[in-house]
Amino acid sequence: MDIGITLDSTEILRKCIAILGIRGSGKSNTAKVLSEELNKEGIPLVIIDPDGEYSIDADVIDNFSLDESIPTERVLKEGKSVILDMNDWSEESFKFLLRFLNSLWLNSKIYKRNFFILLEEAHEFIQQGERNQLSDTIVRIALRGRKRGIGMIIVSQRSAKVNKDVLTQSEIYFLHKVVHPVDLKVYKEIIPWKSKDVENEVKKLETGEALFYFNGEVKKIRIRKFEEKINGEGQEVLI
Ligand SMILES: Nc1ncnc2c1ncn2[C@@H]1O[C@H](COP(=O)(O)OP(=O)(O)OP(=O)(O)O)[C@@H](O)[C@H]1O
Repeated sequence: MDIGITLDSTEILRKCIAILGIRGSGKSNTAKVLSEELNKEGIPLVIIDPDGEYSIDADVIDNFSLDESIPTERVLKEGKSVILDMNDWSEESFKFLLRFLNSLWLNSKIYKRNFFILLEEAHEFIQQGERNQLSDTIVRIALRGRKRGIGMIIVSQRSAKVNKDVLTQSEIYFLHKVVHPVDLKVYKEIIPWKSKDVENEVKKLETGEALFYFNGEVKKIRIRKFEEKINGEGQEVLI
């Protein structure tokens, strides 16, 4: 797949991928390009989208009284991507998310289809030092999903606030620009470079650029720009 650099999708399946950076550094663009390419290769995604901003080809859930077995089957049986539009951050949307993730977890054992769960604003769901039923479920899937075909893509502007276990277990990182010392500290723990070099390189990153860390190698890359589709083209709302 081509995201600005060439990636072999078979190498990233079932892995945990972290996309980090400040507001406007290009994280969502990276996540969208990656999702679009995975989708094209027939690898479905479950996108948890707090801002309703993903315009990739997928079924959309915005009705939280929906039976969770419907989107579960769409993903695991039919290989279709699903976007959960958390737009209003309502209690119902969180309850639905928990039911849906549990259903995906249980059924992934049966279907064993490779798919990804993409978590935008991950620090809101799996905050370091805070636990609840939903965060426990997400952390379990991130840490133990591999055997069931599940990969996780976590996107966050608050690197230091994301659950450390998940972050350190990630195997692939897209590290966009950060400026705050606590976030830089996280980058320094991830990248096997001298602290000063990390700081200098990260400072220079422009929108859309990232340090890509995979298989022990760090590369500065530029991700291509995602072409937004107009008005829900290719999307169908699940009822
Ligand atoms: N690789 C890129 N090439 C060209 N433009 C880009 C690229 N990445 C991002 N941009 C542009 O920069 C702006 C910010 O990008 P994006 O929304 O992805 O940032 P972000 O880090 O996710 O910010 P936020 O946290 O506010 O969502 C957008 O207008 C986007 O189109």
